[in-house]
Amino acid sequence: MSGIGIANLPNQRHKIVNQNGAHFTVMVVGESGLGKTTLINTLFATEICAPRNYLNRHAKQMDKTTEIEIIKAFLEERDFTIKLTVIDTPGFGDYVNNKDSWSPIIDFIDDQHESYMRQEQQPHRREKQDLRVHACIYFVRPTGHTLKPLDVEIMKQLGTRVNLIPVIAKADTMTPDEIHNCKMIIREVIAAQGIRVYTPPIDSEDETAAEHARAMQSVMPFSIIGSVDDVTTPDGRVVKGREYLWGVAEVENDEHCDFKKLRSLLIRTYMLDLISTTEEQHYEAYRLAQMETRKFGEPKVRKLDNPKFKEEEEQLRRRFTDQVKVEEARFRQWEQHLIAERDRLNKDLEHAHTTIKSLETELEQIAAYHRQGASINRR
Ligand SMILES: Nc1nc2c(ncn2[C@@H]2O[C@H](COP(=O)(O)OP(=O)(O)OP(=O)(O)O)[C@@H](O)[C@H]2O)c(=O)[nH]1
Repeated sequence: MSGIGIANLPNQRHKIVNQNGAHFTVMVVGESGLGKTTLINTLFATEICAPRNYLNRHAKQMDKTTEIEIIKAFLEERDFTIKLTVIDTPGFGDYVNNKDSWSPIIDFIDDQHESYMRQEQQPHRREKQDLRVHACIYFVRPTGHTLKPLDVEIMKQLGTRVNLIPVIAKADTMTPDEIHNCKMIIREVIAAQGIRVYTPPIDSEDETAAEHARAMQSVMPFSIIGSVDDVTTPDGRVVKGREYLWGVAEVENDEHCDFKKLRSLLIRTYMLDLISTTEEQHYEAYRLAQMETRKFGEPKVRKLDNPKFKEEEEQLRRRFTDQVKVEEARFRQWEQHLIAERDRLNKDLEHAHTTIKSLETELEQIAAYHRQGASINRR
């Protein structure tokens, strides 16, 4: 039999993806100022075709990203075209309540699964809008220290929902040894905390592919340098990179960072795997979880109806009532104190009044006495 069978699965997937005009969606997440937008621009500048009729821009503005932004482009690779969507998310880490700054990102991912599931339940489902995130690049600050609790928390949440790909941002700010140590530390934390990250599958049938997958796994988390600037190296090559007094940090140089490997993983070697694992694992997990908690076609539990939020709301209400009671008691005490003070002052006033009165009487008596004395003298 030709054309059917497990061995042809990758080719078949390739065909299905091609015929359906595949969508591939990448999301960038991480603390503010780590170079998420720059990485998107670098990917666009080094590989991705300029958008055709798409509404969106080629190069993103470098201002601080304050809301989730969706950038679209076409990616042409040999005989197939991919509609690429990149989702830039606001950096978090500079808010008082950091939880609020990243929950919209999680909600966005869930909402895309939800929207796709709802469309699948419709009678007409040929033209589905699909923004399910196939790869989520998570930026880690290049400190060389262990991951922050906030990173761990977010990565845990992301790892159960999407193919999570951690990267070390701004690799040009570290020496090769520091990068190596940083990778070891991150790998240890990921393992110890049970964070689910994407790992390229090892193909047992194809040794070259397996070797490639192992090589990819061994460099993860990828170290990244982002830049859209053309700079000249000391040996006269013009490259995308960042210029320093000591030389040039090159984006596409494997000795300097893993940008090329990341790009290859995303838009060459493992794109189909990222798409199919999203469909088969993450979307399926979402669908199953939702099917277990509600009837077919029933809308998603709104946040406010969600028992967890109800409980939070109830707690908040109780805290508010307690606070009001405390304030009221404080006010009553203060009122009592004021009344006592007023009474005391009134008494003082009365006392002063009586003293004045008696002094006045005394004065009048003295005056009368003097007048009497004067009239006797005149006589
Ligand atoms: N040294 C170095 N600087 C970088 C790199 N990538 C970006 N930057 C610089 O870091 C600053 C912030 O970059 P952005 O791309 O705006 O960062 P962001 O993560 O999108 O920031 P938010 O939108 O606030 O979340 C800019 O000045 C960039 O030029 C890098 O690889 N190395």
